[in-house]
Amino acid sequence: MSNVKLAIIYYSSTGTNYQLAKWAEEAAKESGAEVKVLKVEETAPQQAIASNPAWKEHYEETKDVPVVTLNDLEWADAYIFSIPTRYGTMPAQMKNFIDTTGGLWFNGKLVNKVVSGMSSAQNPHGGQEATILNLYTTMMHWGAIIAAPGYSDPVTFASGGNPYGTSVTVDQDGNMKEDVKDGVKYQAKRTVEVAKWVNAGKA
Ligand SMILES: Cc1cc2nc3c(=O)[nH]c(=O)nc-3n(C[C@H](O)[C@H](O)[C@H](O)COP(=O)(O)O)c2cc1C
Repeated sequence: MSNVKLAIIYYSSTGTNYQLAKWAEEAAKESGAEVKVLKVEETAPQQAIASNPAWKEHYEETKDVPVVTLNDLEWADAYIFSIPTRYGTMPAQMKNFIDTTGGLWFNGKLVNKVVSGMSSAQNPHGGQEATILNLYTTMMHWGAIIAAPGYSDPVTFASGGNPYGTSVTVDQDGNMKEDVKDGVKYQAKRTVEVAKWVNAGKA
């Protein structure tokens, strides 16, 4: 049977969710998946990006990361999304991409994709859980299969404790306040594992 194909799709202004995506990539590759790390298109005006040095720096550093396309969604068996909170919900950049998936949805192409979400915020209760739940609402409309980490492994307790998906708090300088690398890696491996089961079932 062919390897699980995983698309890790993220949005990040200042690098946190890019780092989460990279850790997920590392773990998924360890699990034998074929992995693409893909960003959603930046839609903010250049003036806004330039007004925040950390945003500008991250924008320049990740210029070569491919922008996700609808073909990537069709290609992958599973998706991991990583997004910062924006007032308790996903950034407009991610929503903008999701709102281009109507054709795939209409043709049943998103059914049974295995999905999982991660998030970050500046406050410990700043909207991480709500952001992931908002994402999962869309995933339910797709008919996707949500592979949340839950408390299926003790690593969740040591990585922020969010059973919906790994999430982290960042300080004013953009540094992560909790060590969530192991939680991210576990979540990615679990997503790949569930996708393997689904692929085997389909076969
Ligand atoms: C428009 C906007 C709204 C935000 N809303 C919240 C919020 O409601 N709660 C919170 O804790 N952080 C909030 N933040 C902080 C971001 O979530 C934080 O900068 C982000 O998680 C860092 O991730 P990144 O480095 O991947 O961009 C907001 C940031 C922006 C720019």
